[in-house]
Amino acid sequence: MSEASADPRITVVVPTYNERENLPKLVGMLTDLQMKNLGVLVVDDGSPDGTGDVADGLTTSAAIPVSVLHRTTKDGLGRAYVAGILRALEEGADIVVQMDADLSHPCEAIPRMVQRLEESDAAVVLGSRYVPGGAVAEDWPWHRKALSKWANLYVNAILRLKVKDATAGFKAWRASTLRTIDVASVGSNGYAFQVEMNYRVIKHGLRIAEVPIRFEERVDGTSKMSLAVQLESAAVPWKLLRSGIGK
Ligand SMILES: Nc1nc2c(ncn2[C@@H]2O[C@H](COP(=O)(O)OP(=O)(O)O[C@H]3O[C@H](CO)[C@@H](O)[C@H](O)[C@@H]3O)[C@@H](O)[C@H]2O)c(=O)[nH]1
Repeated sequence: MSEASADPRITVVVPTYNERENLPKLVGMLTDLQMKNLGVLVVDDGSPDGTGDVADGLTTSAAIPVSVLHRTTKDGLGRAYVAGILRALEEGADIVVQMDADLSHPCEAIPRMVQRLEESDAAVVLGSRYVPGGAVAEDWPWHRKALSKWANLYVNAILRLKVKDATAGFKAWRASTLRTIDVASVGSNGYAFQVEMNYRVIKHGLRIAEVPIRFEERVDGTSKMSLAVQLESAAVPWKLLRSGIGK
């Protein structure tokens, strides 16, 4: 089935590490969308809190198709996404949505994101906090707000992506885009993964669109943001400039 078809096959790829409270709620919200041909692929890195078992339970209890890719150790958000996206492509997805499990990303934006993908020439659609109409929850910690703003300025200054939310983790992809940018060879692991994916799109002469979303602070569980992740994010834009991607 091609992505131009009436009912594209949509796979929502959700990386999880210690998200046992959040995952069932997320799957419930995705179910409530009542979108045709929408399924969920959970990529769990052996979460010590048993998220993998919760995900397995959802494969039989949920009202929408749920499958699980179990990996043995915590290997970073980027590695989890690459593995999940490749699996989704192998299984015939026309559109791949990537989103966090922690309910930060509003499920109700997915129909708008998919519609934009279908009705425009955009190669990928970002759920964006920084376009008009977008927002960040008031209770998102001030240091995260500052870091996010700074990261956007930094990344755009170096890579000239010309997107308002360069580190966004909520995206709807055409399967064809993911093949064109060769997702299997994406090396960045932490949040820099988001930046490298955007950079590949731009360097292949493709277009990124943004639709406004409100980003919520998670209620359960904790962020996996670490100093190592931040250092990688600082280094990656310079590495990408030297990489020759898209040439
Ligand atoms: N499988 C797996 N999942 C992981 C790992 N690290 C994080 N995750 C999962 O990836 C999602 C995002 O991780 P968080 O740690 O909650 O991210 P965040 O700090 O809220 O950051 C979010 O916003 C950033 C921009 O502000 C984004 O850049 C980032 O990708 C993410 O969307 C969650 O579902 C989390 O369980 C890992 O090593 N392995």
